[in-house]
Amino acid sequence: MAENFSSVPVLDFQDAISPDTKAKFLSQLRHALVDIGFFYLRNPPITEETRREFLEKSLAFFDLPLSMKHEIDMPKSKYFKGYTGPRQEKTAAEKDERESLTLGLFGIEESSSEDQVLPGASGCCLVGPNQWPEENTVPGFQPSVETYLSEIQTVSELFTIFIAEALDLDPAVFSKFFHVPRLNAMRLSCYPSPYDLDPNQTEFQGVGPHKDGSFLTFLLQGTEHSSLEVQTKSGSWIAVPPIPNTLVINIGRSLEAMTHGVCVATTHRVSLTREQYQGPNNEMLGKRISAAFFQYPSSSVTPEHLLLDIPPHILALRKDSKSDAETFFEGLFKTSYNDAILTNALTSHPEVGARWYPNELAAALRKQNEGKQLDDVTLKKSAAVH
Ligand SMILES: O=C(O)CCC(=O)C(=O)O
Ligand SMILES: [Fe+2]
Repeated sequence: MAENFSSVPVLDFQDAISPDTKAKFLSQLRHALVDIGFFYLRNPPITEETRREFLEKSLAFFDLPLSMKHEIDMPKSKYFKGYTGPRQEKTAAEKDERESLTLGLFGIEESSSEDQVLPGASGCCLVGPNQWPEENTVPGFQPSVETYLSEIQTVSELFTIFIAEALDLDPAVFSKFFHVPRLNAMRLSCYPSPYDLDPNQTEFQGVGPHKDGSFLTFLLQGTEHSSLEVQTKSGSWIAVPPIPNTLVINIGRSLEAMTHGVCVATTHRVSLTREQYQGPNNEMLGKRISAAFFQYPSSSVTPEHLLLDIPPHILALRKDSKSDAETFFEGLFKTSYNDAILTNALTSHPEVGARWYPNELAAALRKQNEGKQLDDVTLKKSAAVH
C-alpha cells in the first residue's frame, strides 16, 4: 500500500544518463518505487515527432465512426488485440466510459514470427498480429503507432536496469525475464467529454479504481485533461495532471510480487468531470487520449525464477509488512506465469474467450470464482491485456 503523499515526484531522464547525477536519480527512483508506486519521467527518450504523429493519428482513429472501429473489434482476434467500445468493459464492477484499442509488439520486433507464438497449457495465446483500421481511413496510423511502440519498448528495457540499480541488485538481474516474444501490450484509450454524457450526472468512471498487473506501465497522457488520480494510504485521491514532455510510470503487480512487496503497485483511476474538460481560458477541451504501455515478463519464465533474492537492507524498506503481494504472487504463479496471464485475459475479455476458447474460458471463470474471496480487484485487474 502506498504511503500518504501529496504529489507524484518528477524524475528527469537526463539525470539517469549523466554520471554526475545518476546517484541522485536512483535515490529518487527508490523513493518512488517504495513509497509511492508512481512517478513522472521528464525528457523521456521519445522523439517529439514520434509523439506528435502518434497522438495525432490516434485522435483521428477514435474520430472514426463507431461502425468502422467495430470492424476491428477485439473478439475478432484470438490474441486479445483490437477495439473495445465505450461501456464494454467493467472495472471494480462498474462500466468504464472509455473506448480503447489494444496493440502488441508482434511483427514490430525483428525476431517476431508465427513460430514464436507461445500457446499456454490451455492452448490459447496472447502473442499474435494486431488488427489495424483500413489504411485509407486513417492514413499513416499503423506506422506512427509502430514507431512509438518500438521507442517505448526501448525505454522499458532501460528501466529494467534502473530498477535493479535502485534496489541494489545486479543491474542485469531482470534481463533474463524480458525477451522476445514479448507479452508487452499497449492500451490506447479515449475518454468522452462529460458534456456528451448524462446531464444529470456530475462524475463519470473513465476507468475504475485498479492496480495494473504489469511489471511497469509507461503512460503517455496525450491531452491537457487532468483526469488521472492515484490513491494514498489514507484513501484520498491525488491528481496526476499531464506535464509537458513527460511520461507517467507506475509499478504493477508483477514487480510488486517479484520484490516481495518492496515496490508498491498503487491503485489509480480515471474519473471524468465537466471541469476537467474546460481549458485554462474556459475553452472546451475535446476527448481525452492516453496510451498505457504495459511491460510484462516473458511468458516462459517460471514462478521460481521470478521471485528475486532481495538484500535485507532493501527488504527492510518494505512499508507494509502485511503486503498482499505474496498472496497475489501465489495466485498469479500457481501454475505458470503464462497460464495466469491467460486466465486473466479470458476473464477480462470473456467475449474473446467465448468465441475462441470456450472450454478455457469456463475453466478460467471457475478459477476466478475460487480466488474471488482473496481479492476481487487483484484478480480482475492483473490481466496481461489490461
Ligand atoms: O488513461 C489513463 O490515464 C490511465 C489508464 C490506466 O490506468 C490503464 O489503462 O490501466
Ligand atoms: Fe492502469
